[in-house]
Amino acid sequence: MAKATKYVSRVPDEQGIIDWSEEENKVWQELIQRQLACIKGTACDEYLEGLEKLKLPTERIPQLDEVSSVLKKTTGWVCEPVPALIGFGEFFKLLSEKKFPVATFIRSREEFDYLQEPDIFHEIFGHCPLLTNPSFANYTEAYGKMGLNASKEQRVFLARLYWFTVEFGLLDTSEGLRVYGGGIISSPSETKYALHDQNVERKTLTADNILDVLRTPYRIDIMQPVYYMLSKVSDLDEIRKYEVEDIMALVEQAKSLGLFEAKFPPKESKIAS
Ligand SMILES: C[C@H](O)[C@H](O)[C@H]1CNc2nc(N)[nH]c(=O)c2N1
Ligand SMILES: N[C@@H](Cc1ccccc1)C(=O)O
Ligand SMILES: [Fe+2]
Repeated sequence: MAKATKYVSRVPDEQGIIDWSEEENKVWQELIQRQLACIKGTACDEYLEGLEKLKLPTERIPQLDEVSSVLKKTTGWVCEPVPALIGFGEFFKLLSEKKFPVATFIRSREEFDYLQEPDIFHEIFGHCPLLTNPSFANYTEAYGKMGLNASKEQRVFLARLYWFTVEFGLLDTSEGLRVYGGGIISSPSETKYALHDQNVERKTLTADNILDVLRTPYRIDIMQPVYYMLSKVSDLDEIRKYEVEDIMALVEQAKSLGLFEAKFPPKESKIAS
């Protein structure tokens, strides 16, 4: 079931169609035009290749089936409409079945540059291009299977692995820093910040330091103070090759070693202090 969200998600009709309003289509149009203008030299080549294949409409929100038909043909994935952020159980199950959760609402103008929860622009523009890439798609599916039988506590650790790759991953390429994390690509402000901010910590991720990722705390409601960098998207193959029990052994190790110190202020409590 969906977590509390202030957005009202749209329910697809029996043909899977969502009748978006003119204003919602306009927000998509402005978001995609803004991001298309700044992804050259920021999004990685693997993302740009996937974006090409998707041929996303620029003047309206695409219907999920339009995106699913391209994903189905390339890596066998489909988009699965969900109301908003979903629980871990449903999340891992969907990924393990090559169904990508797509929240069926779009951000308001007030949150145009950055919003604290995944909307349809984030899911489709941010993630779907790379779901046409076999390494990224296989890694995401294996990730889903990894979490299927994990305990709630283990899933909190696994969430960090997803967070610092699929959501907020960077590439340290020979042409310079590039983005592959969907959470960066869908946010006009975080795209700039992740690549150019001087105070951001950018750490190298290899198959040998997954333990570090599992110990790195994060908040979902702020731009990230720490990012992890691969050198290319197919580096994900090295991480995918881990057996579930090996990843779980790393989770246990991370648990006993404890988390790294957080690089962000504690979330101010909702109750006035
Ligand atoms: C690990 C991941 O970031 C997080 O736990 C899950 C939870 N639920 C989600 N729900 C939706 N709709 N989309 C997501 O990306 C996620 N991410
Ligand atoms: N911050 C992202 C959306 C997002 C929220 C939370 C998790 C992942 C992505 C954006 O503005 O596009
Ligand atoms: Fe996401």
